[in-house]
Amino acid sequence: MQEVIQTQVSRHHENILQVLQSYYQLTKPRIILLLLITTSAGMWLASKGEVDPLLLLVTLTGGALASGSANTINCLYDRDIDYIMERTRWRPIPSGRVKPMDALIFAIALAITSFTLLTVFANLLTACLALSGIVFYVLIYTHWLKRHSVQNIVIGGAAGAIPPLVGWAAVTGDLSWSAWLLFTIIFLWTPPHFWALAMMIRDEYQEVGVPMLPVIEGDEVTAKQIWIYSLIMVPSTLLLVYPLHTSGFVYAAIALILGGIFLQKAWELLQSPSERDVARSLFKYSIFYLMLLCLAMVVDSLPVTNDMVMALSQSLPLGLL
Ligand code: HEM
Ligand SMILES: CC(C)=CCC/C(C)=C/CC/C(C)=C/COP(=O)(O)OP(=O)(O)O
Repeated sequence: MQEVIQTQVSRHHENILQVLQSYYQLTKPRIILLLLITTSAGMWLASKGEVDPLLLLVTLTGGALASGSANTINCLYDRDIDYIMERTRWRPIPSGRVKPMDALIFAIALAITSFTLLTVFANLLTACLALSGIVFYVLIYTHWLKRHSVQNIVIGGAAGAIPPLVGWAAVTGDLSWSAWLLFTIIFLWTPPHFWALAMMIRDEYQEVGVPMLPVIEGDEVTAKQIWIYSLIMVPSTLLLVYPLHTSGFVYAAIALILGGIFLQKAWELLQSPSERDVARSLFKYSIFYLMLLCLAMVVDSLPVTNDMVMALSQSLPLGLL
């Protein structure tokens, strides 16, 4: 008897765990992680390397809840095509693990919690920016553009560029040129990031009628567009150093190296647009790139880095640094 009860209790726990896992998957957690890294970069730059830990915690939590809400509504809206595509068939809604209505309630709850948290513990601008991220991603990208325009992710990508603005606004209560530059960098990064992936899975998008660039214009045009965006993005990352003077030597060196590798991969793709492996390599690198670029911004902004660069420059005869 006791054994039967124990088995039932452990099954019950397993079920709860599976339900929680399904809701967690709806939020697309791995994408949220990178969005939060860009938010953190905004916060560190805005506070010149001295972030209030409590504000960091609140802002990242609010940002994660907002992104989770946006991603959940995207999963809900796209459940028809997600069911057809191999890559997305096992997501919680198409596979029947979460009911559409429950997902909607979950997304609304996340959005309300995020807005409240950010308004109370950060400021209204921060809360409104996060909310505008959800609205833009859901209405402009998912509803309006994704299935209707070949420029879907260029314009829609603006939603993904909002998180650093959220971070900046949480610290200063307003937005500066540097904040808008962070927005621009991610805006320019998105087409190479996404089109490289879309080149790998073009057939799946074609099957469900989503007009991604490689489907409509083919690999050569897409590789050329990726090259152009990369060529504008990499130099734009250096504007943080000059003329904005928000970041310094350490960031400049890292941004140059990382940017050089980005351009090399985009160039390789331009040379062999139909090579899936080259596209895959650029896609994977794009994620690594943005992560490290943001990390470089954070490290560069720390007072200890500043002290080290100063000490080093004084010990060099020409004062090169
Ligand atoms: C409109 C803009 C964007 C589009 C259309 C897009 C599209 C995608 C797609 C389709 C995937 C594959 C996901 C999967 O296999 O389930 C992906 C992966 C990823 N994206 Fe994006 N993305 C966009 C912007 C962003 C932004 C702004 C970020 C973060 C700053 C980001 C971070 C990531 C990460 C980290 C992954 C890898 C996730 C994993 O490991 O499963 N993306 N993206
Ligand atoms: C401030 C704030 C809340 C911003 C929200 C920004 C946000 C959630 C960006 C996500 C970008 C993304 C993963 C797009 C993929 O969508 P897709 O539908 O093309 O991907 P799929 O085919 O994998 O579903």
